Amino acid sequence: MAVEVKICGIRDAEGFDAAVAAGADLIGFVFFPPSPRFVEPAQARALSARHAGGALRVGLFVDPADETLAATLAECPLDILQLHGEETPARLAAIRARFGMPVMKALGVATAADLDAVAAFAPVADRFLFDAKPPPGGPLPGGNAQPFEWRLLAGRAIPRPWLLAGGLTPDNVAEAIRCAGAPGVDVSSGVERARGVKDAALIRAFVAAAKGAA
Ligand SMILES: O=C(O)c1ccccc1N[C@@H]1O[C@H](COP(=O)(O)O)[C@@H](O)[C@H]1O
Repeated sequence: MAVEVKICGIRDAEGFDAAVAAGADLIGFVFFPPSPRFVEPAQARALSARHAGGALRVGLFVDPADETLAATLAECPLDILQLHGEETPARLAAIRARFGMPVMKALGVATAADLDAVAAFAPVADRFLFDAKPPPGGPLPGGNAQPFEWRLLAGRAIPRPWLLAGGLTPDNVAEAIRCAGAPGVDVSSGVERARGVKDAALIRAFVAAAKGAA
């Protein structure tokens, strides 16, 4: 089956059009104000309208309040909520119940023990995303261009669709997919020419490398 590809942190038409044209399956909008990739919900809605149905729209949040989710969704329709903070399984269950939407839980991975959390989240998560743990004291809980040991995921039975993330680039994504046995990948920094600025050529190269990985 073809590898799913998510391009995260899209903020402008160049990046959005390049991701859709390249065949990205999911487009990520970062609704976390401290991120250099933060996008206003109205701008995300305007971008999505460029290619209706072209890719699934993922909204990235970090420990969001219900009011933030409600206000964002009122402004910008989304297909999946990505939760990239310290949300608990109970919080995921509450968000799913209130908003009736699929939820993708991001888990930080440094050692095999970090994957134990999958069991607790599986009943309430529709998807998983595995990212490197953020550097201590860093400003962002993700999007840090930081890889982790991909082989920790090799041969693991993850009971939901999942994406591998963290420091992926057009040059390493095929190897990462093979090492982890990943059914999907997610990238932000690796397709940027400057922090927060997506590069169409890098997006095309990343999607081609990921889709071509065997
Ligand atoms: O991208 C961000 O700014 C971000 C902010 C807060 C939480 C998560 C964020 N990004 C996610 O992290 C992965 C990995 O990023 P990278 O490729 O290593 O830069 C990214 O794909 C987003 O899902």
